[in-house]
Amino acid sequence: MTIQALSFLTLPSAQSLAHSIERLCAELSSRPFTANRLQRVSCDIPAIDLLELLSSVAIAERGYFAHRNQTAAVAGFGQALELKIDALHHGPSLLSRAEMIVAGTDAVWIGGCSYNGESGTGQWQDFPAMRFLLPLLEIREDHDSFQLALNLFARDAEHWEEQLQAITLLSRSIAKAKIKVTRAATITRRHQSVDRQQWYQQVGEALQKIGAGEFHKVVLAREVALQFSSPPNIFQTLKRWRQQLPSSFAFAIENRGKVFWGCSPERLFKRHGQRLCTEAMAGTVRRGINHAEDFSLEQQLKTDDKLTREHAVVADVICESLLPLAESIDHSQKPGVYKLDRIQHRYQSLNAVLKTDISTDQLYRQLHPTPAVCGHPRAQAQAFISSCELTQRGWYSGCVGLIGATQTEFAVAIRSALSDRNHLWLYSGVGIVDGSDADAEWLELEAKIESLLAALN
Ligand SMILES: C=C(O[C@@H]1C=C(C(=O)O)C=C[C@H]1O)C(=O)O
Repeated sequence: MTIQALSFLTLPSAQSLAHSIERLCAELSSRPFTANRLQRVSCDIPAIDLLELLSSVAIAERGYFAHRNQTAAVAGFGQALELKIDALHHGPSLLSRAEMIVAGTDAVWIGGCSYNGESGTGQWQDFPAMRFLLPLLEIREDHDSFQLALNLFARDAEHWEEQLQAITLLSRSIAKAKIKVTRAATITRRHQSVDRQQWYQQVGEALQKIGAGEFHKVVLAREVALQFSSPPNIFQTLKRWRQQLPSSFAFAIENRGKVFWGCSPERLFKRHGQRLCTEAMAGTVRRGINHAEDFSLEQQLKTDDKLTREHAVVADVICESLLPLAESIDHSQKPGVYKLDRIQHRYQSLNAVLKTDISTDQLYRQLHPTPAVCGHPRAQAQAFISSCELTQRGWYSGCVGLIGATQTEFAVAIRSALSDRNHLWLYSGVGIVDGSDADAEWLELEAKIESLLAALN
């Protein structure tokens, strides 16, 4: 699909939002300037469609993260402050720094991290190992209430004025925001990083190494590159995709004109003080064409030896990784089934109480990448992935999320795509364990990508 704007409809509440921004901006301007400290003002606003707003206001870097519960989401515009590192080993405490900057406020950072802890090249150029933005303008949806907040974080008086000016420009653009009504068009080119023959070879090699005891599980991914005759409207597509996948996180992170976005069902972790919620999601079957078939596939997910082993590796390794960090771990919840539009996963929620001195950076490094996106043992699986995958993962299978003073939540950045004007790169991966069948895994790769293709159409 390409986006050709046919007509424009007024975005309800945009005018009123612009007035609220002006009012808060005047309040900030009247405050004395303070260097390198967050200044934040907020107020309640009428309901607004966040994804339509993001789609119609393209003058600043945009960010979006919606929780899995469908009741809470955050949209960010512009940047009050950016924190980033080019390689994970260069900046081990970025997450703690981010938490400190927003301490005592309810501001949140929106951003994410790459899969391998390194910066990207090629289409992933400008996507560093880790990057979080404190937006200049933040709109938060929580159940039926909406809140607008402005954040300023300036090095000096001149920078303070620049930030106020940027907010004024945003407010003018929002006042004129219109819903784009678009028409679908065709994909002009499709190229996949791995064809079926190469896939057989990759899976064959992985199974050989599993047989030789080099590793127990490895996750292999594939990229599909699409070209359109004009740039797809990412935020409207994400809105449709989110409707298809109501129990998934939805996210979009803009970075120098490119947008990394997706609808991931999987949580890396949610941390609230010492309380930690994480999960093992692995083992996949398709959805049935009717209730009876769906139920029978669900039973397969619950009992099949290969699928339960594939899941158990993930659950066991997550619990082991948490051992040195946790006062207690609760894995008593029995594995269940997580249903999506085309597939269903084996799923188990895992909760822990962290020791008091554990930083979010420590937690992140201990958990990511889990065997759900990498394999086990981690080092051997990672080495195999980098020697055999014919694509750069970039932020796919990294993480995306929100960092707040008291709560941080990251989704595993799967079911995702990178867009750059009329180019789109889609990613999907599958876990390979003893007993995996290359054809079945190929179909699973396709099913994961088809979900996004359906939203594009
Ligand atoms: C790696 C991906 O998904 C992971 C792999 C799964 C599997 O192989 O069964 C299931 C859920 C995810 O943890 C992906 O969708 O790209």
